[in-house]
Amino acid sequence: MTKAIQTGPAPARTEGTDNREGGHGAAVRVDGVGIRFGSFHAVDGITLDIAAGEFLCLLGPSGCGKSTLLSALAGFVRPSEGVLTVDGKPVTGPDPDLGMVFQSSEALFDWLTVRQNVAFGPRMRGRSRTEQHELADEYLGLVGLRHCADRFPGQLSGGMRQRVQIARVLANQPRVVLMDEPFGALDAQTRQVMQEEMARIRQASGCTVVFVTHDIEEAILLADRVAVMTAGPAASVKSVYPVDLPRPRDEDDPTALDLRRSLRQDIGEEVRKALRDQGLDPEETS
Ligand SMILES: Nc1ncnc2c1ncn2[C@@H]1O[C@H](COP(=O)(O)OP(=O)(O)OP(=O)(O)O)[C@@H](O)[C@H]1O
Repeated sequence: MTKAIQTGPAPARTEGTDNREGGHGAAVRVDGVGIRFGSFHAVDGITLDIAAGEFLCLLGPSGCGKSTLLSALAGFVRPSEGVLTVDGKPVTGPDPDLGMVFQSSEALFDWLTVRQNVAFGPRMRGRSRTEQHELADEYLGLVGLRHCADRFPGQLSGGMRQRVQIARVLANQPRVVLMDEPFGALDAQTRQVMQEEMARIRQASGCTVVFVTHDIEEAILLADRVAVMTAGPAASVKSVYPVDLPRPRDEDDPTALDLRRSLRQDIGEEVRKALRDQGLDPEETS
């Protein structure tokens, strides 16, 4: 079985696994982070080092605190304990260096064209009209949607809208992209295409990516490392697995099969624990 490694510094990236072209990402450190909502202790003692340009997937049972941790990284939620840093600088609130992609593409502005949506961040940051236009075209090109620049979001499919959302975040040229189940609402075929596209987009942008998913296959396809969280409350990081597979990834590679088994077992244990904590005996209910 694939062995989990500790949550400390990411291992040095070898030539075989580092496919970045951009080299634009920042290192992220999560150091002893705990988050409480009133008396409810959502996550506790989370420590993770994410290397510049790394793609880290967060997996865990439903409700364990994946989105909460991501929101803290984005500066939307302040940790009750511990500290989060990006290239050594504490995260104290939302920052253009930190881009967030949500599951729902409702985050787009329906009254603006696709190009205006993507140019929105550069416009807010005072970039000239020409720069706004160039950046929008560059990132729409990256997600394969330059031909849709003059349409409105309502005229696009769900997968296309999600690509626009990714382009809009990347047009801010963030150093860290935080993605909260970005393909969770898509149908299976579109989801597969988007996962393949994501691997390419990430390679071209060079950003550090922290990607929340429920989907073990998605994590194996995309991640450099996969962190598994325990069931909440007071969830922490249970284990971290390196994904030592060349890209593009082959889901039938024996290493992938082995990793899938280890992840299923780890997450299965946590889901059963969560069910027991809710008074549901998984042995009885199965
Ligand atoms: N603003 C809040 N106030 C109170 N409790 C909250 C708040 N946000 C999240 N929680 C609680 O914190 C826990 C973690 O929630 P979170 O959404 O982070 O889990 P998750 O792992 O992302 O879940 P899922 O996989 O189902 O999306 C849950 O018990 C949730 O009810």
